[in-house]
Amino acid sequence: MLDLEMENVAVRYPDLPQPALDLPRLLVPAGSSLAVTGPSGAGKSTFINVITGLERPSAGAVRWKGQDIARLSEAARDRWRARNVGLVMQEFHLFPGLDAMENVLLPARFRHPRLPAGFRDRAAHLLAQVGIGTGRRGVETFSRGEMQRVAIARALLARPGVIVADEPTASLDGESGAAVCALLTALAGTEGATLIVVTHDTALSGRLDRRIVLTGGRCTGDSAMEAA
Ligand SMILES: Nc1ncnc2c1ncn2[C@@H]1O[C@H](COP(=O)(O)OP(=O)(O)OP(=O)(O)O)[C@@H](O)[C@H]1O
Repeated sequence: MLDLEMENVAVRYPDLPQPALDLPRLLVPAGSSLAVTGPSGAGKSTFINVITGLERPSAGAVRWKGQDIARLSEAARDRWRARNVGLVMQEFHLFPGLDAMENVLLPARFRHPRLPAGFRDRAAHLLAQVGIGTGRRGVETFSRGEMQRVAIARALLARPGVIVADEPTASLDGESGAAVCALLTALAGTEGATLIVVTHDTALSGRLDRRIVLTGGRCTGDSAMEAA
């Protein structure tokens, strides 16, 4: 389980008069869930890039369980991300021609020349939890909702302490989107992972513990403050 503490985080770009992200303080307790919303250009992708170590902020600290990933080199951030973050994106990035099981195992195969014992069982367990069979059918024949469920199982394989999802229901119809919402929150709960989701989907954000709104890089709304 990982808690997040952001302190005086700013991301500035040379051509941008104001910071793309400007967060004096944000605490996300381990095992809790946070929805991030806001209009286009508000800084949501920048926020995801910074908390997953894809991008280093211009200033400030991004501490996960006390470790400031903003101080790590790019290679160290990549290693940290591979160990700790399960990423679920709007596009599923599945490998056509491979079945669901092989897609779930693929990132682990890149990391481990020989697949560690237990990975196959864990993949089968996760696929069962997301309601996908372990047949040989290539994922390119799956519906979009099924593809996203495979992507969720893949994100969870390495038991990440945090699941970060970027618009995970954006390209799904209402019913598939609702199923994916339910799965993400249920699995984060059973796995004890912190869940951070960028979403415009009010059905999804409504299921999470807390909602913040970004506008012009700043936090302009926070359900935790409204409740206090
Ligand atoms: N590499 C960059 N160089 C200059 N400006 C950038 C760069 N990346 C992002 N920005 C700017 O930073 C601001 C925040 O961008 P960001 O992509 O985080 O917004 P967003 O909320 O994810 O938007 P959307 O919902 O449209 O994806 C925008 O004004 C964007 O143009």
